[in-house]
Amino acid sequence: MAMSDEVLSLRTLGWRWPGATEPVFDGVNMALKAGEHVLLQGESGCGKSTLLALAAGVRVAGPGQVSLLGQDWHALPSVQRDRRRADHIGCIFQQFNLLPYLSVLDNVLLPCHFSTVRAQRAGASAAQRQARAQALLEALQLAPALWARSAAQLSVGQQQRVAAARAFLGAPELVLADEPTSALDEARRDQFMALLLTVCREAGSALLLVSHDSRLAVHCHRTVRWSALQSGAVPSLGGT
Ligand SMILES: Nc1ncnc2c1ncn2[C@@H]1O[C@H](COP(=O)(O)OP(=O)(O)OP(=O)(O)O)[C@@H](O)[C@H]1O
Repeated sequence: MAMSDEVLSLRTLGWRWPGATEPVFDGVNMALKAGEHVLLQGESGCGKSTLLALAAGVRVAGPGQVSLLGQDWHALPSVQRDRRRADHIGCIFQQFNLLPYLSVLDNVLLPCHFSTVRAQRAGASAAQRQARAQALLEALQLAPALWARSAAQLSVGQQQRVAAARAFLGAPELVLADEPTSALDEARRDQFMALLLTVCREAGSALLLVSHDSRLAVHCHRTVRWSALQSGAVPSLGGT
């Protein structure tokens, strides 16, 4: 894989919590190509959310290297990390992190307030950006009657759709998703994943999806099991 194709690269990455005697993980090697959809599957507590925080540059201490679009997070001061994350990464986390007092539409538009890169990609004018946000909500099948409601008034499944629309607004190169279907039953899980992957393909984003649920594998290009991460034999992702 050419370096220029890599959106995310983890090299000999490790993490140990302060005060802990053992690392959560060590020697992790992994890479994501542009537009790739990858499921990282592992049991609860193995370290998936911690790895996502390192991938996003939210945590930067520890051995190894994490590069986003060829730039090592470790080399950047915190303000630049925040800007780079806003420009290039969309996040769908378990708690969705919606602002409860903002409307659905304003929640989706948040990336445009934090990143001029995302704003420009979403549309040249405020009206175009709003139309793009609405198109994403429609694609994720969130009814227009809900768009003016505050996020706090939505069901969990509806909040998931808002979080997904927000993650893909402005077509970030990488979207990180942490157990995005954990609150859904089987039918809703598959429907949500199908919609998620549709907007992901349209945005051209690479997707790193972490979950304990191996049934999500059918929705992704490749699955990597947590146990394969530290083998040292997979400088790029080896499908399992
Ligand atoms: N803030 C923290 N301080 C100390 N240890 C932590 C902290 N957060 C998580 N851990 C520990 O780090 C390990 C990995 O946690 P992490 O949340 O990354 O796992 P996970 O695979 O995402 O789990 P789950 O699938 O249940 O969300 C666990 O043993 C957890 O107890």
